[in-house]
Amino acid sequence: MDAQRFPIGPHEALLRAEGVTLEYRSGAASVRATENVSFEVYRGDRLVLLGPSGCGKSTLLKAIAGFITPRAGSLTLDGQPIVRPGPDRIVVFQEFDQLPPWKTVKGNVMFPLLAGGMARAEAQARALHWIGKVGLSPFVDAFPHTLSGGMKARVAIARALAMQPAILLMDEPFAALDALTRRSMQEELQTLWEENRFTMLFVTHSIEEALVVGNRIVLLSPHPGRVRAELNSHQFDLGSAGGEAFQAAAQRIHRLLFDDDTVAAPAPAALSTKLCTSLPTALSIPLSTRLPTPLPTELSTQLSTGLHA
Ligand SMILES: Nc1ncnc2c1ncn2[C@@H]1O[C@H](COP(=O)(O)OP(=O)(O)OP(=O)(O)O)[C@@H](O)[C@H]1O
Repeated sequence: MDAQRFPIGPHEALLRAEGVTLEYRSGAASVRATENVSFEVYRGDRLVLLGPSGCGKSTLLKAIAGFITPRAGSLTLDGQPIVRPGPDRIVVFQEFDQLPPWKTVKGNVMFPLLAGGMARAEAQARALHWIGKVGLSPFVDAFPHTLSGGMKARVAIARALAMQPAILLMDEPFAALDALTRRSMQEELQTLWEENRFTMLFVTHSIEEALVVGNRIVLLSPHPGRVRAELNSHQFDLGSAGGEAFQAAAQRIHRLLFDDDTVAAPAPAALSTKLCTSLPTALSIPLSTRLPTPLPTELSTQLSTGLHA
């Protein structure tokens, strides 16, 4: 395998969540975090789980990472049930204090590689490669407390990508950063993905971030999280943020997430005409609708037209 680039395999789901219900139990009490959640992540995807606070996004990520067993349903990676944590699924959190403070940037990135049994010389070369990719070559010997929040985020991303996981799991990784740094991190992540085409599952409650970071978005309802819709968003990036189409898409997603009337009512006339006349019935946007993924180009174009409506 090419050590520096993530392979894009055949066009099949890498990660599959089917009817996943997740609960926390404490004695007789239980909290249902998600209910009957299904989605797929394809190789090279940038799938975003988007939903309000408490809808179970982080819990889903923990289950995919192998820390929580579903109460119902199944999670598979490459066709194999997920039963425990593994180096094929690496999580990047927003708390960058996850970087051991006594290790330098290089030490932090090398640490899991060495722990996994990689020879020191290879681990060092791999670490330096990814540290360079995130623009931190001048800081290889710096300690975390001397780095800004954005730089710590870059170290965490370098450390995760150096592991070459099958899927990178990102739990609101930029949420603690100021707006400008967050924007530049989104841009850098986009560039890294363009160069390396890794597979990513990204959790956020920011609609704008979801549109910028993802090529597809799974919308989750408020607690307990259920899939409300799946949207294709590959046409948006930071360049389109703030534009008319972007704003219209953001408003539409907001309505899909929060407006109960939208759930009950048919989609707006213009949208439903466009979608229902030109797309299969399953693509009309009244909720709980799941779009086939990834969308054929023809359909995604029409969906984006619908989103803009
Ligand atoms: N360790 C826990 N024990 C019991 N309940 C929990 C635990 N962790 C989370 N929950 C509950 O599970 C539900 C989903 O929480 P989760 O953190 O997954 O949501 P989230 O969508 O990631 O929220 P946020 O965007 O605020 O991080 C919430 O109702 C939360 O209170």
